[in-house]
Amino acid sequence: MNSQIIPNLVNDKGHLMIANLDTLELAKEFGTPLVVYDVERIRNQIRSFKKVFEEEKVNYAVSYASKAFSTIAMYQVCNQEGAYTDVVSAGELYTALQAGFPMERVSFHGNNKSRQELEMAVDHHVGKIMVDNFYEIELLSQILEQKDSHIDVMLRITPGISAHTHEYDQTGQVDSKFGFDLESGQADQALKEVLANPRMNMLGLHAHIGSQIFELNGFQMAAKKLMEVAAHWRDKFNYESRVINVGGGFGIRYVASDQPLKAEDFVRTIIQTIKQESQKYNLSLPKIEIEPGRSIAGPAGYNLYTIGSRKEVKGLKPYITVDGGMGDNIRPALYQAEYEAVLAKDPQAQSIETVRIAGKYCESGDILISDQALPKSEPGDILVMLDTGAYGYSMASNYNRNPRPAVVFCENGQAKLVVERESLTDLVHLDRSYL
Ligand SMILES: Cc1ncc(COP(=O)(O)O)c(C=O)c1O
Ligand SMILES: N[C@@H](CCCC[NH3+])C(=O)O
Repeated sequence: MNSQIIPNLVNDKGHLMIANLDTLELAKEFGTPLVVYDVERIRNQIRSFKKVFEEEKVNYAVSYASKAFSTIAMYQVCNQEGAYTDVVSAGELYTALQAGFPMERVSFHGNNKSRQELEMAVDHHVGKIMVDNFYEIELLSQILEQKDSHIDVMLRITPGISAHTHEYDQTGQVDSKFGFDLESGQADQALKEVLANPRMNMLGLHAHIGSQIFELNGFQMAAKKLMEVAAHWRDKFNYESRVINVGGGFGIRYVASDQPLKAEDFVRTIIQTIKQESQKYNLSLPKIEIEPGRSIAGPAGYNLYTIGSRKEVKGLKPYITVDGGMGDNIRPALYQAEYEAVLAKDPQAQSIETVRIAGKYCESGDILISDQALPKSEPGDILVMLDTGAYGYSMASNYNRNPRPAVVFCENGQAKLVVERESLTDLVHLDRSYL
């Protein structure tokens, strides 16, 4: 039995429930593969983050990193909860706009924002641009000039911290494609350029060290580094940062061996570190911002699949194949990410075997779970993969021309379709005949 499946998540028929809804019924109503969110879990995580800031009595923003899962419904829930959001493309910005998300609470990130993207951000008066490189300063400066406009900016620095996580999920090390380097003086030069530009209003500093991080230490180091740079800028340039943004990256539990701190505990330590450092450097306490993505969306999401074929391999774990795979969740193939799954009809049933859960894509690497204890299963059973809410649907593709799944939001006993399943006609929608 999966350690997360506690008895009150099972109904009187013994079926797994999500937000008090029977997962077998959800699969029947909406089909599989299906992405299901327990909306209350999204709300509760945002509220837990906000509570820490309020207890610590600091000015703050919880800015949902929407790359983890960017849909109209998700921005609407974040907006209802008073969160901010960060976007990294015109597509995410457009989705937030369609959701009616207040633009003043949007930050625009990215290490190669295009002219069109920056123009769109300026036209819609996004809250701030997280400036990443010198090319962007130049581009933004031209756009502001042309549009006779002004905008708030923050500078993203590379703090020189290598977080303990998958190599692809590290972003704060010196050799990173993101942000201004400190040692070589890039960050100082960027500050000079921004301060010299009357159309850019410099708010402060940002750093993000990576994703799915479990150690507190990396976040403490990042917070200290940001405050050290803030003190240096005050001393050298007479500039005081009003906002310090420490990014996201709080690790979540995917499998039993993952033992992360609660995401809000990471945040409390970050706040306390910034408080200490502001005293140490005699800086006034800045507004503190965080950008959690995975910790808000991940544990709230589930992928439902239908089991199909089975293949035995002598002396090895059998393959049990489901009707989805790397097209709706590339994380196992890309990062060797681990997940747990249960059978919807009886998540508490005794396991009888250890299997490999394979996807249906034409890639040997399309294995969703390489080591899953499972009760007896048969074709047609619904398999529920847990904690799939972050970077699953958002990284989905049409590989092998498989349509992307539908997404359903569940809350208060209601299941609402928030993203339709792609149809076969959707798949050829942009194709044009050659002959
Ligand atoms: C700048 C920035 N902020 C926030 C995040 C969100 O990270 P996570 O989903 O791990 O919380 C990311 C992704 O790693 C990011 O690049
Ligand atoms: N897509 C990554 C996280 C990337 C975070 C963005 N910098 C993952 O699934 O782990």
